[in-house]
Amino acid sequence: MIRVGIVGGTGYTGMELLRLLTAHPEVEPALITSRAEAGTRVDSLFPNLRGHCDLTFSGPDEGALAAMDLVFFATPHGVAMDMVPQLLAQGVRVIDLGADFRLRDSAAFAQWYGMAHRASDALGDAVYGLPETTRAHIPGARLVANPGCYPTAVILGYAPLLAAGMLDPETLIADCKSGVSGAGRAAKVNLILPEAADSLHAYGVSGHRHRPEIEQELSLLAGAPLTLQFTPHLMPMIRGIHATLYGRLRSALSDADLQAIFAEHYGREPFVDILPFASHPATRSVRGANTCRIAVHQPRPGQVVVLSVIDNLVKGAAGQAVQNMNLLFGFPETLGLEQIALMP
Ligand SMILES: NC(=O)C1=CN([C@@H]2O[C@H](COP(=O)(O)OP(=O)(O)OC[C@H]3O[C@@H](n4cnc5c(N)ncnc54)[C@H](OP(=O)(O)O)[C@@H]3O)[C@@H](O)[C@H]2O)C=CC1
Ligand SMILES: CC(=O)N[C@@H](CCC(=O)OP(=O)(O)O)C(=O)O
Repeated sequence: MIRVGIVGGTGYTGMELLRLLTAHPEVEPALITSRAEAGTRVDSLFPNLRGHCDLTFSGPDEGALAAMDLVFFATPHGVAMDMVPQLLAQGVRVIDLGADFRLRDSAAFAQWYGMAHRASDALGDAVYGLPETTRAHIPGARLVANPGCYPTAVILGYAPLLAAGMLDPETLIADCKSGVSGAGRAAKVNLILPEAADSLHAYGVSGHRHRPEIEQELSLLAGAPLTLQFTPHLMPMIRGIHATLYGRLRSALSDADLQAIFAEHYGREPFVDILPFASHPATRSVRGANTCRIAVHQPRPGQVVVLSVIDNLVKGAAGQAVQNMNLLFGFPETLGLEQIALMP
């Protein structure tokens, strides 16, 4: 049994993490923080946890966090970097669901996040925690950078063809849609019901902070630097990411061979489901599950379209963090993550 703490327990990813950890047989959620709700019982804010969780929110006290085996940060970027070096020095392992340790280059972090990196020495300790691409490095890590939600859907969709050297790296376009929970629980005018419920818009077309993260990881897979166009959209739904990924093949492949590349690449992966060729996965088929469902299309010879769907709060955040925790502590990778998606 390990004792874990969550910093940022009132946000959407923090509460999803607590829901998953409460049911995990090897974990005791021992500490959950909120500055605004310190002193409030967790189950009075989240009644779904009544009867399952006796915790009360407390302030993010570093001494109390240092007594944990593992601390998750489910906080906005810029928070974890001020506490992580101290925790690591005291032997606590850390999984950051935010973006502080995802970009390996502190100058790139400063450029995309608009703040200097205040713990750049710890960047060398960080392992990018997308198990399907970086699994070998995770068990020995002290600090795991949990990927962003869009990067999870995009990288998993492109990985098989890039790793096989089959895609022209200059032809990649990721057209993505996210539910509004992707923007967090804090009140924002553009997320209230009348603004978000009956509308659809793109954002960040000229540059979104997930683009350098995606490019960093895809370049590693391809073995050479690459760039892509990344266009996110806000969808009038609560959970889910749908990524439509375009690219051109370097050389001809039959539909069957294309499908076989995906099926073989992910054949043993418990959380990636390759659908029959030319399927159309829906976000609701993964809602509440730590699953990425992928379908491949070839509308014209050489033109590939990959469809990749995840739940942004599960495989895109909290579920992936539990998967990383399982790898860090030597638990079976699927432990506590057996949930089947909720439909409708
Ligand atoms: N929503 C999503 O789909 C995804 C989010 N992420 C990332 O995960 C992180 C959390 O996201 P999300 O749950 O949506 O965010 P929310 O805005 O919903 O929640 C943020 C949480 O952090 C706490 N917090 C804020 N500032 C501080 C601070 N300075 N010190 C300590 N705690 C603080 C808040 O509580 P309080 O202010 O009371 O302390 C709150 O509990 C972000 O970095 C986000 O980008 C990653 C993947 C997907
Ligand atoms: C719908 C929406 O607003 N989504 C967020 C991404 C959420 C996320 O994963 O952001 P982090 O990189 O900070 O973890 C956005 O586009 O900024």
